[in-house]
Amino acid sequence: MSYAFNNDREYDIIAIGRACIDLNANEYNRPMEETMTFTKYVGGSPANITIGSSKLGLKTGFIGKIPDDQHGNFIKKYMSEAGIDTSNIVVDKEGHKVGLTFTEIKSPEECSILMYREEVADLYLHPDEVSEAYIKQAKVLLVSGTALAKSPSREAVIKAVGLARKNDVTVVFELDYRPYTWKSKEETAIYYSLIAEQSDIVIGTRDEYDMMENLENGNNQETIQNLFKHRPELIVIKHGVDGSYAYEKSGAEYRGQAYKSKVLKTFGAGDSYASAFLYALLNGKDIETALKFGSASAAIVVSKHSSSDAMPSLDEIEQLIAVRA
Ligand SMILES: Nc1ncnc2c1ncn2[C@@H]1O[C@H](COP(=O)(O)OP(=O)(O)OP(=O)(O)O)[C@@H](O)[C@H]1O
Ligand SMILES: O=C(O)C[C@@H](O)[C@H](O)C(=O)CO
Repeated sequence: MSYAFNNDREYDIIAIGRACIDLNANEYNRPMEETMTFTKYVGGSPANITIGSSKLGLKTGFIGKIPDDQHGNFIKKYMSEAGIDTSNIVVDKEGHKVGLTFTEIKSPEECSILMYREEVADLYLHPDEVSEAYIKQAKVLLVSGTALAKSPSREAVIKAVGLARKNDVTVVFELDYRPYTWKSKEETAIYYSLIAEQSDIVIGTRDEYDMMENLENGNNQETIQNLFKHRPELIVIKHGVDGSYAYEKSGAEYRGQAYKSKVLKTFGAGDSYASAFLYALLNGKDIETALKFGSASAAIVVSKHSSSDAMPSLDEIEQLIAVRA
């Protein structure tokens, strides 16, 4: 089955959350301590997803806060050149800095990220910087879980979700758990549940749903049983290389296989997956096809150096699906 959106809207997706900087190790198969050079990219999960969707041809916008410095200028320019509307990206005037993510590629299977997230501008987005006039122009409001980690960004997101609901904008919640800034697992579970229960579509890894449920080794059937008591109509649960599952409230279930790829690093998989999955849904494709789009896009990005610049074109995704069918 395909998913219905409010089609009389200017933007396909407006995302809210962080636009930051990734510094990706140039030297492969080395620990961070021995990594001497890095390449700079725009990063931050919701920014990456928006860049990916825009590259696939969706009309996108972004709500967020960037620092008033060269890094902020770089992010805004890159996103604008990627075709994203940046009119609702606010420039911080209180001296907050950009979020930095250093990546470590010890081996294709053993990658990690090191994030500097203290006093970052994105977490200082204020509720009064979130505009109803903007949100109501979207088919989809894409919410990143990390933006709930701290006030005032937390309240800005809660306001945005309320405005989306009021204006019949589909709310997509990407759990996007990062263990930085959150004070406790309890706190994460409270805010994740609050937003997940009000969202139409929820996307996350099995581990991220465990964070939401504040348990270990949770299972998909219990997760969907609980969430379907609330607003969600579609729940996507990702299991890394073991693929992903989509569940509809009607009871339908679908499995998406991961495509084998020449893996350079594993990060970026989730963001590329979300951008292509949403592209497919917004273009009226059925859920099985959307899962293939997500998996194909992820397989391409894990074979490349960045998480944003490496987002694939529609042709690349369709070719990979055709070859592996
Ligand atoms: N090594 C891999 N090779 C090919 N495809 C992969 C690989 N890892 C993940 N994928 C694809 O990407 C999807 C999302 O991966 P995963 O569950 O690791 O997301 P994530 O943890 O959100 O990613 P990220 O590391 O970017 O935060 C999977 O469902 C799968 O289709
Ligand atoms: O999400 C982040 O803030 C960092 C990303 O940009 C990074 O590339 C990554 O981890 C993607 O999964």
